[in-house]
This record gives sequence, structure tokens and C-alpha cells, in this order.
Amino acid sequence: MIVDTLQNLITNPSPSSAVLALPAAVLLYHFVPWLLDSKGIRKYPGPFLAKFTDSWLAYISKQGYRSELIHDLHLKHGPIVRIAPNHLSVADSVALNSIYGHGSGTLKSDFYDAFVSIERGLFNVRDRSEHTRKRKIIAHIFSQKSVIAFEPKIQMYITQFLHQWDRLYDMAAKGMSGDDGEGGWEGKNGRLYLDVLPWMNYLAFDMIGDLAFGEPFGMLAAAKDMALVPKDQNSMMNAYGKEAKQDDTISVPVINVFNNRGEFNLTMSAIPPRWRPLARKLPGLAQGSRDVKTVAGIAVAAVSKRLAAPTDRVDLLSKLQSGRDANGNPMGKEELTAEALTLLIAGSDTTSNSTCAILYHLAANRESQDKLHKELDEQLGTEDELVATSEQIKRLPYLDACINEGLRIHSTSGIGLPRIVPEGGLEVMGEHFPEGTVLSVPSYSIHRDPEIWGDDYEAFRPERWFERDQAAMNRAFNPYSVGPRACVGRNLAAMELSMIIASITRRFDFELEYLGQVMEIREGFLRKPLQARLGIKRRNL
Ligand code: HEM
Repeated sequence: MIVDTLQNLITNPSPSSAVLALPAAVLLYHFVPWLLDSKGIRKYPGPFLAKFTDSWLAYISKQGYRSELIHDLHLKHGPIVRIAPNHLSVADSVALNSIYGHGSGTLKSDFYDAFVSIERGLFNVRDRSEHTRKRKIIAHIFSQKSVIAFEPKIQMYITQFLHQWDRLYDMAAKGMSGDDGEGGWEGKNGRLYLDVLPWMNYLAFDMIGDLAFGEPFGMLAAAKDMALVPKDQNSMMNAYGKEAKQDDTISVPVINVFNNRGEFNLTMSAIPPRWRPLARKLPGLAQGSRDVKTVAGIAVAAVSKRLAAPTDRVDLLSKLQSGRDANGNPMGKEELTAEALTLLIAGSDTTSNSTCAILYHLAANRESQDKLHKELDEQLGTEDELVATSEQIKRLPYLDACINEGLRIHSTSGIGLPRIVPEGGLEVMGEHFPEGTVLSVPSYSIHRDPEIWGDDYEAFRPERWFERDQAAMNRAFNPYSVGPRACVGRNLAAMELSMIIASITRRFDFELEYLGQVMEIREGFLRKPLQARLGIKRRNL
């Protein structure tokens, strides 16, 4: 009947047959693949709409709490859930190595095409040999030995940060209030009340700005969210290497633009690639397209400035400049900019969201915070550096447990990162998945497996890291992913997190603004806190 209607439309088009044929065609387009079930995945449970169309995943991605929704589905249906016609979510830590490990043969799926801007960088390149070439250049930059060389810079920005909070604290102690930092600050009950989230952003963006581009954005000094972007991005790209004039750029707030970009990209990534150009123009998504360009503009402006005025500084950009492209030549301007952009995006709000979440959980859990203060006082008490050093953080096991617990419970990278099953198929948890199927393991869910973490998995309790099966926890702990596409900046991230949390909590005590205060979170590609207003008191050291 449906086929007859379609044939009729083709051979004998009329307005009334078009009205009938369009829904019939849509129905066929989605229903026939389900009926044929060429990959044999119809048996897996999931939401009704997700069996037929990618729109279900695109829709829930736009809502801002994808990880929670997928987690609820796993609680209802078990470890394997169909979340799109060709995408299965596998919530079991034993699947991590089979899907992401070296030797799994999987590649990143077309999900990552939605994240390409300028050109493919290390994070969104999908071709195996291209990835291997890029990864060799960049992994070298982040080896443990190279990362130690960044320590003085990290110390410098944490010191600047502590001086800013000291300054506000001294004024707050006199009962004053002010507007430095988003949302301002207020002195009451002997504490300084402020939203720590923007401050964590200023710190992380200035650090990565300096490490990647040779100079900070100046957010900490100004207590303000700002970065330089080109007035005209295309002409700045074309003029690369020529004299860059100060008035070619303007200063704009960028942190919200980063958030919108992440949310936009996540929604686009769930839409099949052929529909993406159209979707970009929809009213709810058009702004996201502009935000992607603004974020890219930060790297364009910074790389342009560097190429116009070469320096002998050693930073991430100079190290990228000594890398070679696929033909053995120095990287071209597009590749150089794309890689600098990748490091800026991957190394900024990942760190700030995580530090913000850890501070919130310490404020909400007095006992854990007291234990951390005790460890810091006992281990570093007599040493008078303002900022903890990379040597000192090695002897702080409770600090490690607090950071791991924060990364587990918050899971800034919470969604399953999609991978395509290679030729010959893949065995995962005793099930065979045919070539071309997309599989992913959601970190948010495996970080909440009661068998691994205990029945109190929703609680922030660093002690679990000393009490439970260490090997099982290590296997299921996935903040940086695993295998060939795991976080290349992990050594830097771990050093930053430890130095920041140790230094800030050694100097200050944290309290929630009110009892029962919940840190709201919104998810794009990352799970990001929306705000964390805390009361801060300087400790007597
Ligand atoms: C707490 C901080 C961080 C967390 C939780 C984190 C997490 C992750 C995760 C989960 C991935 C895998 C993404 C995927 O497969 O789609 C990843 C990849 C990556 N990360 Fe990080 N990251 C952090 C900090 C950093 C830093 C500081 C840098 C560098 C400055 C960085 C650079 C990268 C890059 C370039 C990739 C892509 C690697 C590849 O595909 O080969 N990350 N990160």
C-alpha cells in the first residue's frame, strides 16, 4: 500500500498524493532498517523511538542531562541499551578494554565530525594513521618529563589566584562586598561568599593560555572572563605570518561561549551527518554555530600573533611548530591552529569543571575536608611555600582519594564516547557485535556501579578508595578514557588538579552557602557545574 502510494506519486504526481506519500516515505525510511535488522541488534532494549531514529538521542542531548537519562535506562533495562538505530550503550567496566583498548581495532565514529572546526585536530581526527602521526608529536609534549617543566608556570598562576582571594577575603572580613568575578562577592558571618566556578575558569584558562599560546588571557588579573578574538577571522587566517595589529582583535567573554559550543556540538553529533548542514540553520541551533566560530577565533588570533612575531619561548605552540605534517613538512597554518585550538578546548574547562566540583563536594562533606586539612597540615605544615609543589603532592594519599572521588562522582566526561566496530566484528561481554555497529561505555554509569563502588555510590566518600577492591576500582575508573584515544594531557591535568586543590584547601576552609545546597549541572560534551557559591575562610597556618 505504502509502496503503491510512492509509485503513484512518482508516475502521477498530484498535491493529494504528495500529502500521503511524504509520511509514508518517512515511515519507510525509519521502519525498513529496523525490520531488516541487518546487524542483529533489534533484540537489545531501549526507548521506542531510538529503535527507529537518531532524533531521540539528538533530542535528549539538547536537554542538558544526557548521562543521567542514559543511566536511568541502564537501571531499567540492564547493561546493554539501544540508544539510536545503530548505537548501543554498554554500561559495564569489563567492556572498556574490549571497546577502547589498544588492539580493539575500533575507530572514532562520525559523532566526532560535528566537532571539527578549521580542520581536524588530534581529538576529532578519525583516520588511524593520521591520528598516529599527530599523537606522536603531541604525546611527546605531555610526557611526565616535559610536564614537570610546566610546574613554575602552574605555580605562578595559583599564586596569583591565591593573592586575589586573599585580597577579597581581607575586604570581606571587614564586612565589605564587591563585584570582582561573575556574580560578585560578599563578606558575611566572618566568611567570603563567592561563586568559585568563574574563578576556577579564570585560573584554568590563564594557565592553558600561557602554556599553549605563550601568554595568559589575563582573566585572573582582571577578575573577568575575556579573550581576544579576530574582528574578521577569515582575513586574519589569510594574513597569517604578516604583521598582526592590536586593533585586528576585540576582547569578548568566552566561558559561556565554550559552554554553548559544547552543547551545540553534542546535539549536532547525534544528528546524522547528511542532516547537519540543515540542522545548523534551525533557530535553536544557529547561535551554537556562531559560538563554534568564536571559540576557533581565540586560536586564530593567538597563532596569528605568534607567527607574526616569532620568539624563542618554549611552550606548546613552539613544540607544535617543530612537528611535521603527513609529508614531512612543518605543519601548515590550518593544522597548527587546529591543534592549538584542540589543546585550548581540551585543557581548559575539563580542569575548571573538575576542580569546581571537587571544592563543592569538600564543602558539602565537612568530615572529608577536615581529614584533608589534617593531612595537608601534617605533611606540608612546616614548609612555607604558598603553592604545593609537584614533589609535595606525591606524599598526600588522602588528597589523591579526594580528587579521584570528585572525578568519579562528577564525571566531567560522562557520556559514552562512540566507537565503530571494525571489520570482523567485536566480542564484548560474550556478545558478538558486527562490523559498523557503534558502541560506547558511559563513564557516568560505570562510576555508579554498586558492585565496584558500594551501595553508597552516590555519596562523596574518599575513604572508599582505601577500603574497596583497588584493582576493580582502577579498571572501572575512567575519567580520562583508556587506549590509544585516552587523554593525551592526563599528566598535565593530574598535576594541575593536585597542585590547585592542595594549595587552595591548605589556605582556605570551605562551607556551603546554605544547608542542602545542590550544585546544578548542565551537560554538553562535558558535564559542567552551573554555579558553586561557597563561604570561604582563611585558615591559620
Ligand atoms: C581534568 C581534566 C581532563 C579530563 C577529565 C580529560 C578527559 C579526557 C577524555 C575523557 C578524553 C577522551 C575523549 C574522547 O575519546 O572523545 C580526552 C582526550 C583528550 N584530552 Fe583530555 N582531559 C583533561 C585535561 C586535558 C588537558 C589539560 C589536555 C591538554 C592540554 C587534554 C588534551 C586532550 C586531547 C588532545 C585529547 C584527544 C586525544 C586523542 O584523541 O588522541 N586534556 N581527555
